[in-house]
Amino acid sequence: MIAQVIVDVAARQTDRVFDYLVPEGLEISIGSRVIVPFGNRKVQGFVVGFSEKSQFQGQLKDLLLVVDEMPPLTKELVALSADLAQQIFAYRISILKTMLPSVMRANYRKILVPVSDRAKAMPFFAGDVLDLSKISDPHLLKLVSQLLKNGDAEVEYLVEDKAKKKMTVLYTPLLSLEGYQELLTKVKKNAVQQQKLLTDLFENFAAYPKTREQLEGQKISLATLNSAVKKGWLGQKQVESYRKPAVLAKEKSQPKKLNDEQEAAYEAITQDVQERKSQTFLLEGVTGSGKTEVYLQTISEALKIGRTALMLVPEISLTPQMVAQVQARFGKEVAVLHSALSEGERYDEWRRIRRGQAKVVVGARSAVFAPLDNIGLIIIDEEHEGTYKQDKNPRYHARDVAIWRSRYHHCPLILGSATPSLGSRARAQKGLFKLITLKKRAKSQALPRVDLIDLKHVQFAGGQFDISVNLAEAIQKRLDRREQVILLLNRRGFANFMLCRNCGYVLKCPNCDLSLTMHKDTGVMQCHYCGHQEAIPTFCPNCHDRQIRFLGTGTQKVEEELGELFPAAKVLRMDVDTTRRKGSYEKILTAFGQGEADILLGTQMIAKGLDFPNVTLVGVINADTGLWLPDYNASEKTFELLTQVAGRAGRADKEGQVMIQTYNPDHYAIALSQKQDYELFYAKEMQVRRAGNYPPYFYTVLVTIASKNEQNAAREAFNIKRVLMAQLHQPTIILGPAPATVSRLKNQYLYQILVKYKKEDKLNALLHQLQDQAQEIKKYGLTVEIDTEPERIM
Ligand SMILES: Nc1ncnc2c1ncn2[C@@H]1O[C@H](COP(=O)(O)OP(=O)(O)OP(=O)(O)O)[C@@H](O)[C@H]1O
Ligand SMILES: [Zn+2]
Ligand SMILES: [Zn+2]
Repeated sequence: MIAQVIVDVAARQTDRVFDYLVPEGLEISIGSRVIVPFGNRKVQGFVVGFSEKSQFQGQLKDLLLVVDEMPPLTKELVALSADLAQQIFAYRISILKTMLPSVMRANYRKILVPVSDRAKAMPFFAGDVLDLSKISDPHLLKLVSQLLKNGDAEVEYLVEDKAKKKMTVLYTPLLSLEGYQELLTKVKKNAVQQQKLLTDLFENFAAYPKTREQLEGQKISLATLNSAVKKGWLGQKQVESYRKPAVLAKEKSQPKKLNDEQEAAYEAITQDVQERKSQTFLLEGVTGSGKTEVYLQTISEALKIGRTALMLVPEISLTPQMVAQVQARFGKEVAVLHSALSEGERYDEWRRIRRGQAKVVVGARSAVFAPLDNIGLIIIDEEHEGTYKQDKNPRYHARDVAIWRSRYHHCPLILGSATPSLGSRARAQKGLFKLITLKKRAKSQALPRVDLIDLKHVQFAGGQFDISVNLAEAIQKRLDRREQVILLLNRRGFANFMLCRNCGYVLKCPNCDLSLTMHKDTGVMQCHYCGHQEAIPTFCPNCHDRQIRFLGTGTQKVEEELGELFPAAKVLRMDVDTTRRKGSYEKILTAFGQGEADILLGTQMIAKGLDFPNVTLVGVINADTGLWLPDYNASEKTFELLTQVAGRAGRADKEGQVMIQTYNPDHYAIALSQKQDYELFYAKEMQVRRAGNYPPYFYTVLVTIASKNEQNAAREAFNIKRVLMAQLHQPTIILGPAPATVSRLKNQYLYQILVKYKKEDKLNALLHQLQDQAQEIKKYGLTVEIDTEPERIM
C-alpha cells in the first residue's frame, strides 16, 4: 500500500503529495502524523490519502513511523485543508499545522552520530545526543568537521515533539468490597492512615479507581498508598491526566425564559438543527438583546439530538464572561481553546476534543479547526470582528471555514452581532443567509442616550486636549452615585493623520476619498490604497489656517490625566500593555465587576461583549481615531466600535448614558452611531461602497510583492500588473502597484496591487500561476503574497 504524504517543508516545490510505501504491520490512516525520509533528512508529514499505484518513476521509500496512536487530524480536516489551500493561496502543510495545537508542531534538531568504531569509542560521544546547534567551541567544531570529512560521523535530523503528556498514577481496587470490610476489622487500631484508606475503599468503592492527586487530596499519604500496593490491596498504573484550565463558572445556570424575539430566533434555528440543514443565520440583535441565551439554548438542542457544538468568540471577549456562561450551562462537557491558556493546557483540551470527551467547544479563531466530530451547530459571536481573519499566512477567515464545516456536517451556522459586517448583512439581503433580528434589549430596557460632543467647540478639563468639561462632569456624577464608567480610547488611532483644529478638515486622497498617512522618513503624505503622494502640509488646505495637528494620544496619557482630575477615583487600564501576562484580562475584569474600581479605561478590547450592570456611563475619548485610516472600511469599523461600546451602558435596571467626543460630529459613521441604528448605517454605507466600487459590490484580492531590493519588487509588481491587465476583463479594476509603508516589514520593500472584480473565473488559477513564476525568480529574494478579501490594505 502507498501512503500519500504532505511533508513538513513549506516551499512551492514541495507543496504537493509525496508517495511512500507503508511497511507491513504499521497502523496508519488518513490524518496520521508520520516521519518520512526526505532527501538526506527525516521530516514529519501528514497522511492525506492512499493509493495502489504511484506515478513516481524511481524506487519509493518506506515510511518510517507513525507518531501518534490516534491520528491527530480527522478525514474532514484533511479534506478541508485541500480546499482551503486552493482558496487562500497557502501551502497545504501550513494549513495542516495550523489545525494542530502549537506544541504538536515538530522541532527539528541536527545531531551528530558516530559511525566508525573509532568514533564510537570517543568520550566525545558519551552522554547525551550531540546537538550541532549547541556546539560553539571552535576546537570542537573543527573536530566535528574532521569526523564528518573522514566518514567517522554523520549528521542526522531528530524530529521532536514538544508535546508532553502529563502523567499520574491511578489506583484500582484488587479486592472485593467484602475483602476490604474484612481487612478493616483486622487492621491495627493505631494504623490511622491505613484505616482511613480502607474506610474510603469500603464506603466509596464505586468511586474507584482514583488518581494519586485525588487520594492525596483526601489526606492519604503516598507512603500509605505505596504500602497498600505492596500488600496487594491496590493495583497501580501510570495514566495520562489532563491539565484543566481554571474554571470560571460558579454554579450551574438554568435556561432563562426567552422573550418573544428570542423565542422566534430559537424556533427558527433549532428547526434546522433538527433537520440537519446547513443554513447560515445572521442573528442581528441590538446590544444587550440576549443573543448569548439564544446560543446557549440552541446548543442544548444540538446536544439533545446527540450532536456537538462549536462556538467561536473573539479572543478579546473570550476569556472572562462568555466562557464562564457556557461552562455554567454545560459544565464538564465544555472544552476551551484560546491563547490565554498555557501550551500544555491547550494541548490537553484539544485531546479531550479529539477523543470525543468534550461536546461543546468554545474558542478563538483557530478553534474553528477543532477536531470535533458530528457537529450539530456552529456559532460565531461578534461575527464582524476583524480578528476572525488571520493576518499572517495562512490567511484564512474563520467565517469561511465555518461555512465549509457547516456544509460538511449538515448543520446550521449562526453569525451573531449587533453590528454585522457589511458583507454578511448584504448576503442576508440577497437571501444567502437567513436574517433574524432582535430589536429590543432582553428585558425591554431602553438603549442608552448618546450625546455627541464636538471637540471643536468645547472646553477641556485639565491641561490636555483629551477630556471635555462635559465628560468630566458626567464622570463626576457617576463617582458621586457610586456607579461605574467605561472609557474608550481606540489605539488604532496611532497612525498619524493631519487634522485642522480650526475647521475639522482631514487631508484625503483625491482618488480614493481616504485619509493620507504621514511618512516622516520620506517627507510625504501617501495614500496606501492607490499610491498617490503629496508634500506634508504646513497649513490647512481647506481654510489655510496654520493650526494643523498630527494627532495621536494614548491610554497611558489619559490615565494620568484621570488621576489629576479625579484623584479619589480608582482607575483600571486595559490595553495590550496591561494584559500581556497570562490571566490579566480576567483579573482586571473581575476586579471591575466586583466594584473594586470606578473607571475602566481601555482600547477596543473593552468595547465588546462585556455585561456589567453597574456601568451607567460610557465615554469615548476620541471617536475619530479610526475614521481616517486609509482603508475603505474605516467608517464601518468606526460605527461598529462606537455602537458596541455604547451598548455597554445601562444594561441592567439603571439608565445608561453615552458621551462620544469627536471633531467630526457630522460624519455619517459618527452621526448614525448616536441613533444606535445599524440598519440606517447599513443602508448609507452600502451607497458609499457602491459609488466607490468597494466590497461587498466587488470582491477584492491584494497581491503584495516583497523584496529587499526595491527595484526588484517594483519591476515584478509591474510585470504582474501587465499580465493581469491582459487577462482580466471589464468591470474588473486593478489598482496600483503602489509602495506600502517603507521598511515596515524588516527592510522588505512592499509593492501592492489591488484587484477588484465581480466575476473572474480564471483569476484564481492565474494568481497561482503568477505566484509560481515569481517563485522562479526567488534568486532575487522576492516573495509574492496573495490575500483574498483583505481586512486591511496598508
Ligand atoms: N430571556 C431573558 N430574560 C432575562 N434576562 C435575559 C434574557 N436573555 C438575556 N438576558 C440578560 O440580558 C443581558 C444581555 O444579554 P447578552 O449579554 O446575551 O446580550 P448580547 O445580545 O450578547 O449583547 P452584546 O451584543 O452587547 O454583547 C444579560 O445580562 C443576560 O443575562
Ligand atoms: Zn482648516
Ligand atoms: Zn488613493
